Amino acid sequence: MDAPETPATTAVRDTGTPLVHCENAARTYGRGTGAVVAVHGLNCVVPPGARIAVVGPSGSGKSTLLHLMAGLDSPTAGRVSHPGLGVGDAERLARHIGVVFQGPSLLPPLTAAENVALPLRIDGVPEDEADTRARVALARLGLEELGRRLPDELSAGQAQRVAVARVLARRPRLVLADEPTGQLDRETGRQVLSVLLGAASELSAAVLVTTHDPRVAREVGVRWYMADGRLIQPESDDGTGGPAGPLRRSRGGEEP
Ligand SMILES: Nc1ncnc2c1ncn2[C@@H]1O[C@H](COP(=O)(O)OP(=O)(O)OP(=O)(O)O)[C@@H](O)[C@H]1O
Repeated sequence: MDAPETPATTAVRDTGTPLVHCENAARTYGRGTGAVVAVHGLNCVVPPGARIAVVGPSGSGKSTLLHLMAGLDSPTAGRVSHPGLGVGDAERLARHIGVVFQGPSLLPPLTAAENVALPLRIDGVPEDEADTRARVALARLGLEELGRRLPDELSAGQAQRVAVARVLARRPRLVLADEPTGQLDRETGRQVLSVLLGAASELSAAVLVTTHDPRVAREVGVRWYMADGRLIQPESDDGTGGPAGPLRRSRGGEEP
């Protein structure tokens, strides 16, 4: 039996400690004959600085896994913990984990800069500092000229980059992106992914992206595969993977 963990009091000292640790984590929706097992007992870790693509067809459980990792949902069996973040409550967890969704979900009456600054203001960051951090985040995403525009004055790709800036302005240690390019054409999606990866790298933030697009997955880095709620990982020999699921796949293997 492992020693009990005390995430609420664990300082972020050991940079090798996983940001996310899934131990036999499962999620079943519904009950009885209508129950759907979206994710079967998964074991995996996300180390600091990792760049992981979770690839799989529609309905394979990618979003469910991402929501469990983000703390937006709870496993119905097993455990998901965040030992490397040193936090024990959802509010503080949200400051360390940024989530990018498929659509940008910007608030229509606020400018791009105000959208980016808003979560900082809610976090209690003083207005001047929040505005400066929003400007820096927008510049990091190549949007310095567009801060005063309203969301409906932005293209889909620009709006998604604002959504990425909004996440990165909080300086998360982990960015979880759920099909972040799913609503964009290929070239725009490639640009958004590229600036997301570049900006996260500048902040030394780990990135985990779900996608059904093998091209997006190759761009991200290490590939994990999901099928029918089960995770198929490469052998863990470089510190970017973790204990593998029931099936193993050699490194560098091509998509199924
Ligand atoms: N709220 C829910 N209630 C019932 N079943 C759900 C719910 N959310 C997801 N599911 C089911 O769980 C399974 C996994 O869904 P999930 O959205 O995690 O897959 P996905 O790989 O992200 O799919 P997509 O690529 O289409 O977003 C699917 O069978 C789905 O129908």
